[in-house]
Formats: sequence, structure tokens, C-alpha cells
Amino acid sequence: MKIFSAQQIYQADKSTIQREQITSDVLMERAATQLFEWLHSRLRGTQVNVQLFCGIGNNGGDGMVLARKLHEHDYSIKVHVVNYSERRSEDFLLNLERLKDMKVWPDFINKESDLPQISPNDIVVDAIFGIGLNRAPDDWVGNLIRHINNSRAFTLSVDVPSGLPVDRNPWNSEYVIRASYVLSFQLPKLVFFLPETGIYVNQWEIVDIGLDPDCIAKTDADFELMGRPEVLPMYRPRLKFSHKGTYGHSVIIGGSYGKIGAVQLATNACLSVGSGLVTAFVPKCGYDSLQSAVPEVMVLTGSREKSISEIEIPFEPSVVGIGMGIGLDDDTVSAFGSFLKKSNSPMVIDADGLNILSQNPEMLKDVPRLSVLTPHPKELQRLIGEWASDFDKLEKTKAFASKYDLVVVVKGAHTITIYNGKGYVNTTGNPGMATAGSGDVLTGMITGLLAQGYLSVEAAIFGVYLHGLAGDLGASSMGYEALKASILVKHIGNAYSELFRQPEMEQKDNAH
Ligand SMILES: NC(=O)C1=CN([C@@H]2O[C@H](COP(=O)(O)OP(=O)(O)OC[C@H]3O[C@@H](n4cnc5c(N)ncnc54)[C@H](O)[C@@H]3O)[C@@H](O)[C@H]2O)[C@@H](O)CC1
Ligand SMILES: [K+]
Repeated sequence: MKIFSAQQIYQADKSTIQREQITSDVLMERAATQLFEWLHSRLRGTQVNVQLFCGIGNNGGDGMVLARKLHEHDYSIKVHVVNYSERRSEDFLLNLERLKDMKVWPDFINKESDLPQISPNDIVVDAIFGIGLNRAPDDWVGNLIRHINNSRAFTLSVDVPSGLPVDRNPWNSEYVIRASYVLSFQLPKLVFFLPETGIYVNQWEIVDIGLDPDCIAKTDADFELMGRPEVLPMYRPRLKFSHKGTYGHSVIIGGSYGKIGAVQLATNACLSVGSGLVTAFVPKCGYDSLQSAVPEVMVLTGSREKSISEIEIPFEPSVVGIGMGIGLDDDTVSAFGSFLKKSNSPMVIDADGLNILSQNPEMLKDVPRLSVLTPHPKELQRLIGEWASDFDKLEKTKAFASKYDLVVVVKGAHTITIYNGKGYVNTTGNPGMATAGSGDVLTGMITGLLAQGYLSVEAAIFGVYLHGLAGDLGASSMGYEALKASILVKHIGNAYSELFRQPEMEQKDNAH
């Protein structure tokens, strides 16, 4: 699903109105009717107090329509107009009149007003600001927002949490609604997925308001949300008349004394994701443990006992995954540097491999183009430097990835794969995966997918999705805390099945 900027949403809005030859208030009615249906299907007439806080723009207009519909269905409502400007939108005014026609009289909150009482049992509808927010809310509006947050009432935000701009960090973190639930129109907003701004969104859902599909299809989005429908078409089925050679020979290079487990996890994951053959290249100390822990893996060793000081692979690997547990010894660094110089095909670089690159940026030009880098936040910072915000981080990563023609996997709660100026936001995974070795598993998976012929960007996107899905399946049986990297590997097979099982479950759900 595409993620649009505010300007692109306004454009889709305009194009829908033109194409369907409707007026903008018809679109507002349609949008707010969806909000009503959502709430009504959950409340089913329950007598709970619904307090609606509506701004004076179109987000407030949505709130006005919702208020009218709730009133028509005998809900107990209280409507507040947050009167932050004299520049009221036409559709807001129209729907204010329609509400008054039904003898519902909103109170107007302004600078001097007392803050209304909100009980924790009330439902708050937050329709103060939408995607039109372009500056910090005034202090009195900010105080009202803080008051709503402190009320602990269930807060349903219309389109976006009020006070949260869609293209930058908030001016004041206190002046943003902490939404229990966000009903977002048509397309998700990037801010929902970034660590600094995602905290304002507990849960979100898309409401389809029928925006012009052609306009959406032909608009290039900088970001895309990668759910099952986006990821599934990337899957490459196994062929009946195939053999292990069809699915590539991966080489995992890494490990040092005390860190052989990283290679064990990566090789295991690489096999489980479907690589035909997997060879590990480790220092001598890794030989015995790897041979006994992963019988399917072939093991090559360097000449040293505890660290890698040269990298010699006596065959042409389909793909190399390198860096996990490799350490930063001088000899390892120069072995890594010379290995990069003689490599031409895309590789996957992780952990200390990335740290070597950030300490020796002149090596970056030798990284084969279309390689996949998988940094966690600290490693990313070492590679691209400090950033001012998550937005800045993404822009800098895009520039870095384009400069060297690489795929960069920005790991996090919503991992974002960056390639060719675009960001692909992952939807699977959970906090249980923030655990030792989780990244080694991901590196092994992406390597194994590349070995099977997936393109670099697809291997990264598909691998990240499947890795998260394996984590979700693991967590569903054992919870977050006990989830560990080896369990992720065990669930890779289930994750593949889940990818295909999902539609049946959806059909069944719909049938009820
Ligand atoms: N684009 C769409 O597809 C649709 C949009 N709709 C709604 O329209 C919303 C956008 O409406 P608007 O563009 O009217 O904008 P908002 O309702 O978000 O904001 C209202 C106006 O307040 C002003 N403003 C911005 N920041 C301010 C601040 N800090 N203090 C005081 N005033 C400030 C701006 O001039 C802005 O236009 C969406 O979020 C959505 O809720 C829906 O009605 C349905 C269709
Ligand atoms: K809102």
C-alpha cells in the first residue's frame, strides 16, 4: 500500500471530486460515514458519553458529520468546537449548520475557556487537526490536547492524531494527541511507522473512502507499506525439476573466538530460507562446533585460530553474507577490504562488516553494487552520521544508498528497506525480536534468498517480512520475552506456510 505525502493526498482528494463530479462535502460525508460505521459496529448503541473535539478545518468537518450521525442514532454526545482560527473551512461550516439544524449546539472552546471535564469512561473523538497542520498548536490548544491525554479516556483520532504533522517531528511532543486508535483515510501515513512519531499511535486502521484509484496508481510514492499482498508476488516458487544447484551456494563469512554462534544462526537461517548449499567460512576455533551444530553446512576455516585474517573461497559462491561476529582485528579488517576488492556480485553485509566500513569509508567504493547492508540504528549512525530526526535519517540513508547503489535495511520496529530513492516499510515483527542474534538470522535469510535468485531489493523486503512473520509465529506460542534467535530460525518454514495460509483464514473470518 502506498504511503502518500499530505500534498499527494490533497491531490487524490481533488482528482476524486473531479472524476466523480461530486462536491467536497459529499466526500466528507462518505469519509465520516465510514467513521460512524466503525464506531457504531463496536458500540452497538451502548450508552457511553462520546465527546467530540472538532477543529475548524476539514478534519473538524469530519467530526461534525460524525457527531450528526451519532446523534441520529441516539448516542449521547457532546460536541466541542476548538476555535483556533477564524479561517473556517466551507465544509466545516456547512456541517456545523447541519448539526445545528438537528438542534445539537456545540460549545466553542477558545483561549479563555475552561477545560471541559472528561471522564476516563468517556470516548473522545479527536478531530482537531488533520493533515493540514502546518505549525505548532497554540499553547491553549496544546493544553487542551494535554488535558485529553491526561483523561485516560479512549481516544479515537480522525485521520491522524491531532498535533502530529505528517512530514516532520512535532514542534512540541506534549501537544500531540496520544491516540488509542487512529482511523486514517485511504492510505497510511509515514509517521505511524517511525520510532519518534509512531509512539502517538497505539493502533491504526485504514478507512477506504474511495479515492480515485487511477490517481493513486499513477502517483509515485516515496514510501510503501509492505503487507502480505505486496510481498507475496515476490515469492519464487520451487520448481519440480530442480536440484540443490538451482537454489544457489551461499557462503557465510564471519565469527571470531566466542562469537561463532552468530555464524551458526546465520547459516541455519540461510538453509531454512531455502539456499541450496551453504558453506561457512570461520576461524579455526569455529570448526568443531559448527560441524556438530549444523550438519547440513560445509565449513571452511582460515589459517588462524581465533579470528579471520584472510578470506579464500575455493569456488565461486552465488552470494556471500559477511560480518556477523567477525570482529575488528587489523588483519580481519584488511582481509575484509581485499575480499571486497575481488568481489563483484552483490553480498549481504552486517554487524562488524558494517563497522569496518564506517571506520574505513574508502572501502565503500569496493562494495559490489546492489549489495544489501543491514544496520541497526547505531551501525547506521556510524555509517551515515548523526541525524536530526527520523525523517532526516531516511533522507540521509536514501542519499547514501543511491551514492553507492546499495540496498540499506534500516532495522527497527518497522524495518524500512531503502533502495533507489524509495522506502519499503515492513509490517511484521514484534518487540520479542529485539534479542541477541536476531540480526544474524536476518542476514542469513537475505543471503539465502539472494542465492535463490531473488533480486537484491526483493531479497531484502521479502526476507525482512518473513523474518518478522517467523517472530510473530514464535511469539504467538511463547510470548515476547522467551523468543530467541534460534526460535526464529525454527519458524521460518511456518512463516512460508503462513504466507499462503492467510487468504483461507480471511475467507473463513468473512463467512462468520
Ligand atoms: N483529503 C481527503 O482525502 C479528505 C480529507 N478529509 C479531512 O480533511 C483533513 C484536512 O483538512 P484541512 O486541510 O482543512 O486541514 P486540518 O483540518 O487538518 O486543519 C485546518 C486548518 O488549520 C490551519 N492550521 C494548521 N496548523 C494550525 C495551527 N497549529 N494552529 C491553527 N491553525 C492551523 C491550516 O490552515 C489548516 O488548513 C484531513 O485530515 C481529513 O480529516 C476528509 O474530509 C475526507 C477527504
Ligand atoms: K485528528
